[in-house]
Amino acid sequence: MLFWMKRADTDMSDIRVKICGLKTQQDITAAAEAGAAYIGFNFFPKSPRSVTIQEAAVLAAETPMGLCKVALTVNADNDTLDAINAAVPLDMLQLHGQESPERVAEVKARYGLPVMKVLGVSNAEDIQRIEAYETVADQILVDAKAPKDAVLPGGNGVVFDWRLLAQKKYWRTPWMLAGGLTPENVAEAIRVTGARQVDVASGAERTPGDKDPARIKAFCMAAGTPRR
Ligand SMILES: O=C(O)c1ccccc1N[C@@H]1O[C@H](COP(=O)(O)O)[C@@H](O)[C@H]1O
Repeated sequence: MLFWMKRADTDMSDIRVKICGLKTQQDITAAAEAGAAYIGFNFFPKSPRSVTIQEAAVLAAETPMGLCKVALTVNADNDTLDAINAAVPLDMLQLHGQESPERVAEVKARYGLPVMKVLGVSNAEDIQRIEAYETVADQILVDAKAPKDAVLPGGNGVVFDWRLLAQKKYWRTPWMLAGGLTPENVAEAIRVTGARQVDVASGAERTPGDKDPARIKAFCMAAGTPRR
């Protein structure tokens, strides 16, 4: 069995960044120039970052080679996923709802794409819940749990106690850290958690849904992304 161990001496020279909720060609150019490894298209209609399938198809077609194009969905049914996959050339599916391990396996088999399962964390039991997904998902995205009254299950700019991740010594699958990350706190988040991959949505914006190229660049620099 292969385990991903935490590294105490986190080397920030090869951190991989995901910029999530991109809506324009300018956003994609900014992410590519800043050295992001992943970009996320958000298909959750209630989000200020959401794009239609047609918009995402155009954006994906114009995305530079080498950037991993991720589709973010929330408890999407097969019809919705079929429509997205038929129109948008994707590299990965991000499941940001209450999808069970069985549903993760089903989605992975149906589309033949790597699946990143998101798990919300606010306490120690949430960390233990991750294990059930490690053998079915290709990646785990650890996000802050949404506040009770939140409209969105993610993208709320909420930070969780990064020290909770200290109890998880071994990972069976690659993982990424999210939840309220910003250019100002991402270096500390990496130091505390040992994350090798980080994801940002609201922290790289001027206002909800309006990405700021300067903040995208500052985030990637602070995370230690290799320059392109
Ligand atoms: O960004 C959204 O609007 C969103 C909506 C529904 C589900 C997930 C969403 N975003 C994801 O949540 C993380 C954390 O966001 P933030 O950085 O705290 O704003 C983000 O990276 C997206 O993957």
